Amino acid sequence: MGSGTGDPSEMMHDFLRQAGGCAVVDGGLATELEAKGADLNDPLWSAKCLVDSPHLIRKVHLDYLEAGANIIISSSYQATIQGFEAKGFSTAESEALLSKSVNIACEARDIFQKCFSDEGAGGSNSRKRPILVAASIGSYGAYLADGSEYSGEYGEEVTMDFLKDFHRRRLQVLADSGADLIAFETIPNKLEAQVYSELLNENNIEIPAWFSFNSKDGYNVVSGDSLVECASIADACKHVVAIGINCTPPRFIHGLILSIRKVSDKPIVIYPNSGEHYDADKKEWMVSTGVSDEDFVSYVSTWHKAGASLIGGCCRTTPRTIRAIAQALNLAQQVSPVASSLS
Ligand SMILES: C[S+](C)CC[C@H](N)C(=O)O
Ligand SMILES: N[C@@H](CCS)C(=O)O
Ligand SMILES: [Zn+2]
Repeated sequence: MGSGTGDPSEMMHDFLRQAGGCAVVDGGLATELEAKGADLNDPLWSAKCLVDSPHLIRKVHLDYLEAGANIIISSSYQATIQGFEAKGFSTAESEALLSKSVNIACEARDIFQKCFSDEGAGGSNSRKRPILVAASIGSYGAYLADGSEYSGEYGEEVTMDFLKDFHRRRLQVLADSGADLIAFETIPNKLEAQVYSELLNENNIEIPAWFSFNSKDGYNVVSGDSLVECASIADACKHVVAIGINCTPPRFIHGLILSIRKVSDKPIVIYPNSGEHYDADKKEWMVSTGVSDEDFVSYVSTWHKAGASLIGGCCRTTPRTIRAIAQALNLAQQVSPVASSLS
């Protein structure tokens, strides 16, 4: 799917139409890399695998495609030029590692389309399943590697200009990498949403983007800033083709979708985590504090009816979760062929 110079929102509407009204986003990447044996206890977190085990990243993308995903998100969530330079890479090498994250995802899509496109959870639909590669941009808090993307508290010295300088070149490299869209993920505060919006405008980024926030109370984003205000910033940015929530417990999602709908008609993207608790000090998930795959999937039709048209999972969700979501959406689409959020 090319970027083109047309109206960015057209691209997303066309894609959703081709997908049958609703699309499946992939599941947790970092946590699935860990499940496959990767040690992510490192400031680069999942981006460490770009350096030492790219084959694992490709395998996780392929597993999500086989499970029925229409959108796979690259391994650049915690890949930053600053983070790579701190490990001794040159600027050019760091930029190449960013592009590599998108190349691996594109490669996985090519392999899948050549070898497996008749299979997968989508049944006969999977033969013509449209697949997008989204280049992930995690927040400044993700780069800090201390769980700050779950607090959004950066301190007063972290100003708008500071954050713009932090993200500018990374955004440009990922926008030029061959990805279909940019996924700004786990956005913890209003300031960073404003920064992304201004960077998209100032740098005339040609591929579309989505803004996805996270919440720990079901009303506000994690910093305490109003979700409605954050979603309004995304709504006002012409480059943004979908607005949503990720890495947030499933029980909060329904109310958050309704809040976004109050201020935007753009497609809504939802990819909650498993609901388990993350201990940022120990860098560990508290297992068994979340919901089962079955419970997660029981929410899917409610989210779809409330207006979400892109649905997947974030941390600690797995290909099993995504397969079940694909099946649930397939059923929902048989009942209602055109998603209610497509206007
Ligand atoms: C979404 S949280 C689990 C991300 C983890 C964090 N950025 C880290 O580096 O450990
Ligand atoms: N796309 C990232 C988001 C982390 S919150 C991942 O799945 O690892
Ligand atoms: Zn997550």
